[in-house]
Formats: sequence, structure tokens, C-alpha cells
Amino acid sequence: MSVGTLVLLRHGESVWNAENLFTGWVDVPLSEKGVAEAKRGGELLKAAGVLPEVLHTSLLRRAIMTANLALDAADRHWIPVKRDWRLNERHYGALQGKNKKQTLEEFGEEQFMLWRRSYDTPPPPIEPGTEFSQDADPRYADLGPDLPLTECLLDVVKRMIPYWESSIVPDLRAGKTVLVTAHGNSLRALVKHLDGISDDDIAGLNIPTGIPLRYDLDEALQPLKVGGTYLDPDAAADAIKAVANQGR
Ligand SMILES: O=C(O)[C@@H](CO)OP(=O)(O)O
Repeated sequence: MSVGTLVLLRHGESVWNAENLFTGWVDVPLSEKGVAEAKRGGELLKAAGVLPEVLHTSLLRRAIMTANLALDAADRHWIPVKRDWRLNERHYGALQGKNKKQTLEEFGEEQFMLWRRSYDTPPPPIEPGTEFSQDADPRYADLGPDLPLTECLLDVVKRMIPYWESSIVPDLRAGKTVLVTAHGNSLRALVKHLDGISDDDIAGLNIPTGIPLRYDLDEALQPLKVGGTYLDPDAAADAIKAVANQGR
């Protein structure tokens, strides 16, 4: 049985991306630039003839809005949608709301990169009841003890892969073109899994905002091309460098 096409789309630039703030689970909107990126992402899908038949998104508005705008631009606004917290951005713990440049200056390059890109070192946990915590957020009311107070990328892999297996894989196995609209670090976790990237090498992988990344998968759900294909490779290369240099 053939499997379908997977398209990964990181949300367009958010207002906190623009201000260089650690975001995580804080539910900030798209910036004007992010809105334009999302629409262009949809135009790229349409031009390439990659037409999603089902959408999976996180519970955060920057991913939801990106999907709406992109699908509208591709005339696919009507497809079925599944949303799940397991596609949310990595919870950034006590760093949520903090400026990346100031954090780099305060804690130094090594600690900054450990928090930002190491595989298994989470930032300090967020204190429940504080401005940028999610403990009172009704959308996570059913999570109970699963509600994270901080996460490293390994934690994201552990909570995201069960959703991949239970919800996304069946859509692919049904031969569908599947759009997953999510976040820098939740998509890094998925790409790590798909491409078999090592725990060390994943530190060097960054995902740009708003540019669809297409994966064609074989029957074992292995990518036919490692790393997939960005629908605008030149723009992706520039944007990847910019994400890597955040904080500087
Ligand atoms: O702030 C965040 O939540 C993420 C994504 O924007 O940042 P980083 O790329 O530094 O992990």
C-alpha cells in the first residue's frame, strides 16, 4: 500500500519571534510579517500542486492561524482538522517571556545553547500561577500531571511520537496528503524521528517560519529523500541561518 505525502509547516513569524522572546506555550499571535509568510506558504503549496487533504495543528493560535491562512490561499480551507497539545511548541519553562539576547548575555553562550538546543537539558521549570504559566489554561484542563512545567527536546519527542503514531500515520497510510502545522521545536522532534538524526546532531537543525517542507515517505514511513524538500529552498536556507543566530 502506498503512503501519502507529509507537509510540515512551521507557523509564520509571531510577535514574540519578532521581539526575540522565548515563547514556548505562550499563545501569542502572528506578526504582520507572519501573516504574509503564512499566505505565501499556502501559495507555494498551490503552485507545487501539493494540496492537503487533512490538517493536524497544535493548540496554539500561531499554528492555527498559519494553517487557516495557508489553506485559504491554497483553496483547501475546507479540509478536516485535528488539533492536539502534543504538537505544541516545546514548553520553555521559566525562560518563557524572556529576551533571548539578554538571556545569552546574562548566562553565557554555553548555558544559553544548552537550554536552547541540547537534547536532554530542560530550562528551569516555570512557577505555576505566574504570568506565562499554563496551569489555569482551560485548553489543558484534561492533562493533569502531564501538563509540563518545562521541557527539553527529548520530552517533546516522548509526547509527540505517540500522536504521530496514533493520528498522523493512519492518515498517511490512507494515502492522504497530510499538513502538520506546528512549531520550531515540535517539528525538530518530528524531523529527528523521520530522518533518524542523532541526539547530538539535532542541535544543528533549525526550521524556518512559513516555508512548507515536503516529505514523500515509503511504506516503512522512511523519507524517500533525507531532509525532505522545502518548497522554496533559497528562502529556507536564508531563514535557517537567521533562526540559528537568534540571541546574537
Ligand atoms: O521561543 C521559542 O519557543 C522557540 C521557537 O520560536 O525558540 P527557539 O528557536 O530559541 O527554541
